[in-house]
Amino acid sequence: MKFPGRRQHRHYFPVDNKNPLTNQVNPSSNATQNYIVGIDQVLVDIEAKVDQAFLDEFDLHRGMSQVISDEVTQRLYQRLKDESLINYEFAGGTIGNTMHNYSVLADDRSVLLGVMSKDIHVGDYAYRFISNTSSRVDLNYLQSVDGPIGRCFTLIDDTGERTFGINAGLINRLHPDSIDESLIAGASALVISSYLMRTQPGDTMTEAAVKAVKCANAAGVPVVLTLGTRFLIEEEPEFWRDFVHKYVNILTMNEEEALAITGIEDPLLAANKCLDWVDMVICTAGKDGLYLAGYVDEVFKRESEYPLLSGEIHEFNRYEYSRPMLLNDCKEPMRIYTHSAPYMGGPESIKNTNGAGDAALAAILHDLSANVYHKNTVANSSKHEQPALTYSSLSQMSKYANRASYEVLVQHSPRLSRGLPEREDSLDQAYWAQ
Ligand SMILES: Nc1ncnc2c1ncn2[C@@H]1O[C@H](COP(=O)(O)OP(=O)(O)OP(=O)(O)O)[C@@H](O)[C@H]1O
Ligand SMILES: Nc1nc2c(ncn2[C@@H]2O[C@H](CO)[C@@H](O)[C@H]2O)c(=O)[nH]1
Repeated sequence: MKFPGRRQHRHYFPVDNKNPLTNQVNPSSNATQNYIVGIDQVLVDIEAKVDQAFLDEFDLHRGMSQVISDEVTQRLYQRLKDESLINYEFAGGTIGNTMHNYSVLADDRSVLLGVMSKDIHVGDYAYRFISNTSSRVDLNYLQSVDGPIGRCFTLIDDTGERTFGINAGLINRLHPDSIDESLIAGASALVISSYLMRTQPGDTMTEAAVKAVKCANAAGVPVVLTLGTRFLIEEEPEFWRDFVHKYVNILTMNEEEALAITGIEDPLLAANKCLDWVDMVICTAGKDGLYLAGYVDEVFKRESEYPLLSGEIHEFNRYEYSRPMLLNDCKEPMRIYTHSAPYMGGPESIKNTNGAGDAALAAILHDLSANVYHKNTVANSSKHEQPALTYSSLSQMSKYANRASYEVLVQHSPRLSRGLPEREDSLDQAYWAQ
């Protein structure tokens, strides 16, 4: 995928060319670096293949992310060890994965906020988290705590469904004082998940997250919320609808979470409903690919050259070539939608779907930050006559997001180990041109 930012060797425009008079790289290019910030519960994933009887034995509900006690954790871990069921132990956390994947795709800085153990020993979980995270993810703002980070037992059954058991450690002790307001205010986006609201008495994570969100809202920094797991939303759909309406600009979810928050089964209609509350919606739908929905001002709409599709909304992709905007920036807002099937129809064999949604979000964040980068660097470009949220059209982004998800499906870990291949940098490649 090819657009401005650090990732490209060849740019659309020569922002890093030397000034012929001074023989120096344009100094403003250093001053305009941008970053995104994510808040997460710092977790290491412990992945194992198990069957339903195993889940029943530990009273784990299939497909759910649930918090487990220290006692259950100990028994569970011992069983996995005794039977050599563990495939890998690797850094995880839904936003941790997203920040890592963003930094890999964009080859650029993201900042992760959360906690980290004060004492770290080679080989322990804290060590593993740090060593499995891209060096482009800035961990300097993590708050140190006197105790362990969390563990996420990622239990995969024969159908590929994953069930999470969370041993929380001190992951929810991020304190509001550890939220640096100027860091948030200077970001291109703030990314959070609904998991941050699943806390115990004495935890401060929710307060810290809400402080960051309010700060981002006040500074005009887009707030991106990923819904995490449907069960959390089903418990309090009204609370989540209010929260999303009040604070969130970009909502990310899969079709199950979309059903939980809207009560609507069809992902396109559910995404449309969410536009009543937010500016842009990303709804992944497993083997059915991905839907994006947003707003554009009538004067900036662009008609698709692809065949028009009709689902529950007639010819819904008609304006999918438009770049999405904040509703408030539209004089005459109109709703735009797109759908993309999985890249290459999906891989022949899926190793693991864990984190496929996180990767899709990382790709869209890359596009969003590329827009900020371009605006900072070439402010008077005609491209920015439209105050758009992203660099690319809805249609283009959905393809990029699916492409990034594909990469996660063909590997075990939810974290990308490298950027997408150079040869795909051309937008003329068959897939992108379809
Ligand atoms: N069975 C599949 N076949 C082909 N592509 C798939 C399949 N499952 C997922 N994908 C791809 O991955 C993307 C995201 O998948 P999915 O909807 O499962 O995300 P998710 O449930 O949010 O995942 P997670 O919460 O683990 O990050 C889809 O948009 C699609 O491109
Ligand atoms: N932050 C956070 N991440 C989770 C939770 N449950 C599962 N995940 C992560 O979700 C990722 C896949 O989307 C995995 O890598 C898990 O680590 C949770 O309760 N909180």
